Amino acid sequence: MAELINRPNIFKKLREEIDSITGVDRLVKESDVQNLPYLRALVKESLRLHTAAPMIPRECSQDCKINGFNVKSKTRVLINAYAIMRDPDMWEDPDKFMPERFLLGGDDGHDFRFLPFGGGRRGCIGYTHVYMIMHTTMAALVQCFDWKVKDGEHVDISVALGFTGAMTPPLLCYPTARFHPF
Ligand code: HEM
Repeated sequence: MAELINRPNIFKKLREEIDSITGVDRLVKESDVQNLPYLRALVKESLRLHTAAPMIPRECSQDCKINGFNVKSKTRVLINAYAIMRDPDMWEDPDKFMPERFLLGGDDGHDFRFLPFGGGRRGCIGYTHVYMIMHTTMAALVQCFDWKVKDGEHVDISVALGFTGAMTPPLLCYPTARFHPF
């Protein structure tokens, strides 16, 4: 929501996509999501830049070599998913919020550069549920309300210290109803 409040053009584009599918007299629903590619791309871009789990822990099951370093069996390692998802060698304009980058498909996690849910055998088992909730919630918030922040037009999106990737100042924003589906 913070990215959308800061970027009225992207907000408008998403709302236009939703309106084009739902029309003006019904609430967006889960079965619409398959016809909302920009919404799906936007949710992925949010998860890339604002991952809830920036560090993923692992324990080496055997001696191995990582980037030339010898790592002993049973060593605990932290995978910096935050850094991988902002790595300029892997992403064009990595710090830019650009949902379009996901419109071409791919990035289903198998290439290990898009890691909001980790990956491999211990990857998050809840991710399809998360996508379902995020798609429908985000779509409804954009379809039904205009959003404003209290002081000025811009939200500070800097990440706080800690293991959850939360925003430094929590987001405080105000909705104005634009559409009453009930
Ligand atoms: C935005 C929400 C969520 C995020 C960002 C998230 C992220 C993650 C991450 C990064 C991991 C570690 C993956 C790895 O080690 O490679 C994980 C593991 C896990 N997640 Fe989620 N998760 C979310 C929601 C959920 C939900 C809703 C469920 C259950 C319904 C769930 C169930 C699990 C379980 C069981 C594991 C451990 C898997 C294992 O160790 O084999 N998660 N999640």
